[in-house]
Amino acid sequence: MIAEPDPFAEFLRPPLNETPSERATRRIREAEEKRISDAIDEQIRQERQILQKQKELVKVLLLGQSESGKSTTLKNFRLEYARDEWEAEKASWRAVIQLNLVRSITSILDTLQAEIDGEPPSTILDNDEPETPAQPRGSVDILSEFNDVDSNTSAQPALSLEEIQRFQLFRLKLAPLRRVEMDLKLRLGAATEEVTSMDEIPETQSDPGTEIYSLESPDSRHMLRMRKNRRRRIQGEEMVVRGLRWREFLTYGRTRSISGKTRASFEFQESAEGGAAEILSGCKEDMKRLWQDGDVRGILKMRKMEMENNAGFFLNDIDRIATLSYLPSDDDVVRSRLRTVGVQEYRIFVDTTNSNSRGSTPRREWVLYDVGGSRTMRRAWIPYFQDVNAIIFPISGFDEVLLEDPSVNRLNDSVGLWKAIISSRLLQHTTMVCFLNKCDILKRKLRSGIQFRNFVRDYGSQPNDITPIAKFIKDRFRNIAIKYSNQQRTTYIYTTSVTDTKATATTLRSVRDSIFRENLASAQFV
Ligand SMILES: Nc1nc2c(ncn2[C@@H]2O[C@H](COP(=O)(O)OP(=O)(O)OP(=O)(O)O)[C@@H](O)[C@H]2O)c(=O)[nH]1
Ligand SMILES: [Mg+2]
Repeated sequence: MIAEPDPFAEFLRPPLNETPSERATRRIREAEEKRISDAIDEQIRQERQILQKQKELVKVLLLGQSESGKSTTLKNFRLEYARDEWEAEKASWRAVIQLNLVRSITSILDTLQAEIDGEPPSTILDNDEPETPAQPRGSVDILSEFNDVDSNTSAQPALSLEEIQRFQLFRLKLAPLRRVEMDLKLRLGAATEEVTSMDEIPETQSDPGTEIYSLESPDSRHMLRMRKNRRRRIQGEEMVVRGLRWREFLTYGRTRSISGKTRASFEFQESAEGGAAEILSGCKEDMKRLWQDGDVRGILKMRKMEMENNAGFFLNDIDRIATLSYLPSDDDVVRSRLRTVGVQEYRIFVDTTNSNSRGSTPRREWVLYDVGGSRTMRRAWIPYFQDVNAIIFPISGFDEVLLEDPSVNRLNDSVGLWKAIISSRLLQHTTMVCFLNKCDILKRKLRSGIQFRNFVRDYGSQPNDITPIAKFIKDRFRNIAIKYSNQQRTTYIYTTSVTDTKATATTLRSVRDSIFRENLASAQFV
């Protein structure tokens, strides 16, 4: 039986009287049409793939005030989930650690000079002073819980002639470290300078919490302006980062792919780093003598210079660091301090579950944004709120003030920020994780006799121990989350010391599981 011709095929059939030249033209036209059609198909396929990938990408923002531990948390993530990159970059942290050590030494020398000159200690926090009822300027004491500290001065015993001579000799012998400090700062750029109250650009009279809150206006023109400004601002900040060449330097350390003038400049700076190592090794014994000197310790104590609690504390590691062959350990990199300027993006691949016995686990790409936490940088955060799956928010320092505004207690500032972030409509579906961080320092301070109740009015007569204090702070942050969330959500709050990488690895696994659980359950991931 002869099959009926398909009407559609009939319709497409070339005319029977087609000439050879018409056939040739038709075939060229058909080939071109097919090429265009294939290109469109490929474009659609690629767009689908990108969309799929974006859906699968887990976006995590690290937010919080400066020095709360955001970058240190990020380092823990990279240590766990981007080991190769971490190893490749590790040696590049040597300059940062050298600078951290040198700065501790020069700040001790400056303190000694202040003592010799008879300058009164600038701020002394009295452990047992009654609380001050005054509301600190510019703070966000939404629940009126956290007080600022009182300050006063105490009489200083006069230095003996022998002490003055000994301290002057330290200054003389360790003078070459000033040059090292200058060279390393030049090399690493703006991130090596902490923002102080002198650098703060007054933006608004509002507090940091309402600043973020008000930027989240429902006015779409405002949002559009924000997005436009975002590009400008971020580009500007990236230029700062590029200006300081920190991340480029890490890349250079890894790939050596930078060419021309920049390469020459890095090579010059690498030799400067070698110079720093030589000077440090030459000053090693004097640095150790200075740090071990009982009178020096006495003056530091009297002036409440708690070196051990400071960021980038390496004074107990002089023997190891002040050598020509020094290479940083994982622990050194985690403990080092380099301020984040602008917003930095890192990509890692995270196992969706703990490794099984065969070691093969499916992985998901995460993008982590690490932001600068000082007050002038907080406006740059908002554009990153869009589509973010989780926020990790470290807090620290109940008895300390902001470097950029010494009238604001750090815990008070964190409360304001937390409230603003929790209330954000853009973040209403975001998984919230809060780290009560630097618990090691908190424990040390409580052991040294600092009274929590002197800083936190509501704490009353409860014991001055880590367990009830941690519970108290966690409850406060959890209650704020319940009170200010736009819809019901679970908030994850952990006590952490993120410089302890082993304990933090366990916490991060739990955080990972919560983020996967919450976001896999949401429509976005199914
Ligand atoms: N002892 C102790 N030190 C910590 C802890 N977490 C962070 N640090 C140290 O505190 C310093 C500041 O931490 P960062 O992670 O740089 O702070 P940040 O939040 O990124 O600060 P910005 O970049 O200025 O916003 C670093 O030297 C860290 O090593 C902790 O749990 N315990
Ligand atoms: Mg940082």
